[in-house]
Amino acid sequence: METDQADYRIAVLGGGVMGTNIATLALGHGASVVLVDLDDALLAGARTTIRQKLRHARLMGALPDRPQGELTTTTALPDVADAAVVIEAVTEVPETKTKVLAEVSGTVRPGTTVISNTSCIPIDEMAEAMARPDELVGVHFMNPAYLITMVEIIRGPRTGDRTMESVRALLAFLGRDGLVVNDAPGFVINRVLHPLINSAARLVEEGVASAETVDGLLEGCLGHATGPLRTADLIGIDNLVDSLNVLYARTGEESCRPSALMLRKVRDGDLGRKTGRGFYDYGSVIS
Ligand SMILES: NC(=O)c1ccc[n+]([C@@H]2O[C@H](COP(=O)([O-])OP(=O)(O)OC[C@H]3O[C@@H](n4cnc5c(N)ncnc54)[C@H](O)[C@@H]3O)[C@@H](O)[C@H]2O)c1
Repeated sequence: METDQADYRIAVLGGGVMGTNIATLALGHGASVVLVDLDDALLAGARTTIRQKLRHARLMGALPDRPQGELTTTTALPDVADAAVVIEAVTEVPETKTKVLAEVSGTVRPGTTVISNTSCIPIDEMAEAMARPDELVGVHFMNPAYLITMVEIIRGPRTGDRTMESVRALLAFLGRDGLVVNDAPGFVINRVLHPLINSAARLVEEGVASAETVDGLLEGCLGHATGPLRTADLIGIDNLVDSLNVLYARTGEESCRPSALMLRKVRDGDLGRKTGRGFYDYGSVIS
C-alpha cells in the first residue's frame, strides 16, 4: 500500500468515543479522513471533539511534525468509496456492525482493507457479511488511540495476507505498534479487562468497597495506571454493557453477565465521562 500522506485517505465509520479518537490519530499523522455518522448533529459534535483531541494530542507531544490532514464529515456511506482503508467504529451491536460492513463491502473497490475496531465480536462472524471476507481484519485501538501506541490486531481465519500487509503499513504510518492474536470473543484485552471491570462493579454493588477504594487498591497494589471503574467511565458504560452482552452470549461465562449496577447506570443515563457521570461525578461532559 502507498503510505504517502498527501493521498492517504482513511474512512472512519462512527463519530463516538473511538471514531473521534481514531480520526484524531489519522488527521494528526497527515491522512485525510472522511468521517461517517448517522446525522449532522452527531457529526458537528464529533468535529468539536476532534478539535479538542487534536489540541490534547499536540500538548502531549503525541503527534509528528507533519501538516494535519483534512477532515470531511458525511452521513452518506457511499462517500467512503475511494478510501484506501475503512475503519469501522460504530456501536458494539453485532446486527449494526454486520449491516454497515455489508454496505461498505459493496461500496469500496475490491482490495480495500476494512478494519473493525470491535471490542468483542469475533472477526469471522462479521466477515460473513462481507462481499470479500479476506478484506476484513480487527484492529483494537486503545482509548485514547492517539496516546496509547500499542494496538491488538485480530487476524480472522479468513483474513488475507494482503490485508495483513496493508494493516502493518497503516500502523507504521500512524506510529502504532501491534501484536497479532487469533480470533475469539473479546480477543485478549477484553476477555481479561471486561470481566475485571464487571467484577469491580459487583464489589461496589455488594457494598464491599466504594469505587474509589476498588480503584485505589488496583492502582496502589497492582500498579494499574487507571483503576477498573475509572476505566469504565472512560470507555463508556453503555459500550461496556454491549460488549459484556456479546461476551456472555458467546462464552456463557458468569463473569461476563453485566452487573446490575452497570445496567442501572445505563438505564439512568450515567454512562461515564461522555455524560458527565458514571462511577464518578465529573461535573460536566468530558470528551
Ligand atoms: N469506548 C472505548 O473505550 C472503546 C475502545 C476500543 C474499542 N471500542 C469499540 O469501538 C466501537 C465504537 O465504540 P464507541 O465507544 O466509540 O461507541 P460510541 O457509542 O461512543 O459511538 C458509536 C458511534 O457510532 C455511530 N453509529 C451507529 N450506527 C451507525 C451507522 N450505521 N453508521 C454510522 N455511524 C453509526 C453512533 O451514532 C455513535 O456516534 C465499538 O465497537 C466499541 O466496542 C470502544
